[in-house]
Amino acid sequence: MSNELERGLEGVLVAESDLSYIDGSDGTLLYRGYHIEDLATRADFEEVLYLLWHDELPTRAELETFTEKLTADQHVDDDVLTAVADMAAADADPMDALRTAVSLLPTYDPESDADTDDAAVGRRQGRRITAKIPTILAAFDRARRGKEPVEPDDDLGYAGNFLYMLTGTRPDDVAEETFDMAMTLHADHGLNASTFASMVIASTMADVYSSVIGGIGALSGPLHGGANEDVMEMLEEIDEAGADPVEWAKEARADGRRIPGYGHRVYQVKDPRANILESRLRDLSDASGDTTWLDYTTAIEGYLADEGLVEKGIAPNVDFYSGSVYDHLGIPTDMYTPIFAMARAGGWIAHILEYQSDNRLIRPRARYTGRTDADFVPIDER
Ligand SMILES: CC(=O)SCCNC(=O)CCNC(=O)[C@H](O)C(C)(C)COP(=O)(O)OP(=O)(O)OC[C@H]1O[C@@H](n2cnc3c(N)ncnc32)[C@H](O)[C@@H]1OP(=O)(O)O
Ligand SMILES: O=C([O-])CC(=O)C(=O)O
Repeated sequence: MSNELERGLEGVLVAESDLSYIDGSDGTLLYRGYHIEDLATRADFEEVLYLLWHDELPTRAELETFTEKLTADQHVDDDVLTAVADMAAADADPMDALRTAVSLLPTYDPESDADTDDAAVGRRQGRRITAKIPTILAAFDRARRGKEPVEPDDDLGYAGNFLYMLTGTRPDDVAEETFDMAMTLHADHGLNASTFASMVIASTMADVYSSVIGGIGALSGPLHGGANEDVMEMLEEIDEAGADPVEWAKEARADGRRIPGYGHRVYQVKDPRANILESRLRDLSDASGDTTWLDYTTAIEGYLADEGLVEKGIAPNVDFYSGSVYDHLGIPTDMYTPIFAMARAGGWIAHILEYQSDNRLIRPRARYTGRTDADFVPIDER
């Protein structure tokens, strides 16, 4: 047994996985062997979900059956929607509301009593969760704007349906395709903190619901999925103050503050997903004539590169450009992390099922540094 302490489990191998391959030194990301650039631009998110949950990309017939089931599962029980509206009325944080709503789902799951080692049930429950998250999130955002939920439209795909349920209007092709691409880019990323959290829970043979709820909790933190909102808040702060983005970045560095959307445990170069999102942001900015966020982010990126941050392996991650893209689609800032969860649920579920297929309880240990000679003193004598 090794006595080496690896803080943050950096570099520690804890599992084998066929799901995503990352080369952090050259910025390569593959899902089951396919390049992220191909999947993002040439496959729909439903194909990517299928790829993650089965071993291969679907044929057209397989995709049709899969999509029909996913779409049918998008409907959410009225009791859950009522709870979602109550949370919106109480001004709940959207990630809290999502976590709580997913906790309610097993009550209405026809297979909630099934054995947790039945992989077919786990797969169906994973599909139900993934299908219902967009419906829950859209209903939550509408409720806080005093609007009724919009029923999912069976003719729209996963990404298009979310935008439709959020706004009540069918999205145009650019918005639908952009959001679909963003979903694919966020779907999986090896043993990131939220995926690992859900695997730890799954390793006790708890059900898929409990595992996904743990993933949502872990994703919410500012060091992980929460960073996309922090990036947008940074851009808004710069804009509202009429500040120069380079001066802002200079000051942040001088104060020793971390730049949100920068740095990554695995990548030492710019995240390949940030490159794809940057290029989409460029297209959206050109089309709308509003280049504000593009100008700010590229100015900050240029300054930090000149400062040698990238040479130190601290480069833009996926969160640096995603928020600006979502803002162009009219999505409120506090929904960015929840929609990350919506995409990442696909990856959590794939890892949960993969790990449980050859399960061993995850239980590391800590080096004990406490005292060993405490004399017990009765409470009234302390
Ligand atoms: C989807 C995702 O989860 S992607 C990550 C999203 N999170 C963020 O964007 C938040 C900002 N980034 C960070 O806090 C970190 O880069 C993390 C949490 C992502 C990775 O952290 P770790 O791998 O543990 O790196 P660690 O925190 O040890 O930092 C290593 C060094 O890089 C520096 N560093 C890391 N990130 C940043 C940053 N965003 N800005 C400035 N410096 C940074 C640290 O200060 C540290 O420097 P030091 O060695 O001189 O003290
Ligand atoms: O992999 C990580 O550590 C963070 C993550 O989830 C991602 O980059 O998508």
